Amino acid sequence: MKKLIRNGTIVTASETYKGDILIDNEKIVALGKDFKEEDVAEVIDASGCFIFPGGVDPHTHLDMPFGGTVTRDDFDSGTVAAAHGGTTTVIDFCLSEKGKSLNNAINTWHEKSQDKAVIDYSFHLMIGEITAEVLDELPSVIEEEGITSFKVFMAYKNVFQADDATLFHTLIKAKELGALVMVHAENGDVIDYLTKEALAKGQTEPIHHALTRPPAAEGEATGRACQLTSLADSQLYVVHVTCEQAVKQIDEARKSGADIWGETCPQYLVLDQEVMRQSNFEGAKYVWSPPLRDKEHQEVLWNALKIGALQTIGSDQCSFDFQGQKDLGREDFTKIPNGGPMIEDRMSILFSEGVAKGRLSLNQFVDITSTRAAKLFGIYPKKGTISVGADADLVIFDPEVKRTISADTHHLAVDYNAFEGMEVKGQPKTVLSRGKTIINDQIFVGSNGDGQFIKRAKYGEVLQEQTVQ
Ligand SMILES: NC(=O)NCCC(=O)O
Ligand SMILES: [Zn+2]
Ligand SMILES: [Zn+2]
Repeated sequence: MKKLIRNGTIVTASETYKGDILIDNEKIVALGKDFKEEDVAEVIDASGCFIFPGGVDPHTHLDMPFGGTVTRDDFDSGTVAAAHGGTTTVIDFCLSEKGKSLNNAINTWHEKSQDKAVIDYSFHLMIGEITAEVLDELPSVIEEEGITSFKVFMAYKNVFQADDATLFHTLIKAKELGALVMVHAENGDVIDYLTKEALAKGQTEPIHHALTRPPAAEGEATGRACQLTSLADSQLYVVHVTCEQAVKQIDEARKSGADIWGETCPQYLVLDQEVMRQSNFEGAKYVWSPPLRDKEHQEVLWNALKIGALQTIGSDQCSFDFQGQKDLGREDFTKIPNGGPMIEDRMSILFSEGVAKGRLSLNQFVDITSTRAAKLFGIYPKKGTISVGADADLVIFDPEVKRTISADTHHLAVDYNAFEGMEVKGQPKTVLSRGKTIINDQIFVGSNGDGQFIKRAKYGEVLQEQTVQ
């Protein structure tokens, strides 16, 4: 069945132009003008709107057990909310367990996602230890499962934290096999020390989560991960970068020729640590790791996106209800489940605060929210661009609509929104996933199970040309 999107302004990471998009079933089959309407079953009018490639969110935690509970949003509500926000692909973190096979973890994640996801998805695989069994399994993870990125945590001592030997060995194997290593870069041992010290002094409120995870602990771990990457002659992607200290380490390593990439998240661009001091335990809504920073780091992050020192924006979606889940840490901030709900507002915030306020160009917006992640994680040009042969994952975005973000109107299951009350300009109006309309005039019309698992290309098989200015 053919569809035609007419009268929109098509925006990719490299071009902005008026044009029409012809879709046949799941694919874009032509771009241009003057297509005959009688040949198509449906015409969508995009007058006054931008047409972006569907967003690629490279950092989500859906249906993830963590902190003694499980994230409130799963592959159903999480992907529905993502679609409303203009994201048509998510790459979720598949957690492995020490002593259990990697295959077991991957199967668990397939079970969580396959009948629920409304948009396409893939997984990164967590590596917590390197054993003979893990080494045995890694080639098939890449070749058969198409999972070509590994995640190593340098924090969460006694939970997910891996030691430097594990990180180094993972970097070496990744280079050999064609995978990209991702790190959560905070010094978990230092944080453990500072946390125990705070609790011993009776400092139990949410703000102490931030105060015991200082920027220097992120800067140190980021620098260490960069050095180990250079030593292994490997490739690295640093997730959720929050502060000047970490940006500096990534920037310097890149300038010295290292193959290193950095992601930040919307929350670090627009919220600061002060919100964690709110009374009545409200600060717990903002407990995630790394923590929110002082305001001055925000402009550093915006500038890093602008000049290409950071290249992507992930949501780090990892939601826990305020009532009943964040509550677990009322008496002790270390028991507050870490994470927040960001999947739906990732692109709106970047457009409104980035493009509409003149910090980023339209093409940079597309590169940062979609194209770059598609390239780094081996799904480009199927995803991440508007070109003939690409999947028809498209966002018809009205740049003039103004709305106020609220838990009353969001599409997540979680009971609060971290950006509550924030005014944003611009909103996805209609969203297509592989040619099928899943959001129609802001109404969800997709179906659970329509999202497909994507096997990804190896790292290095997709050309990584320079960032967009
Ligand atoms: N970010 C966070 O607090 N929760 C999700 C897990 C992680 O990314 O560290
Ligand atoms: Zn993390
Ligand atoms: Zn995360």
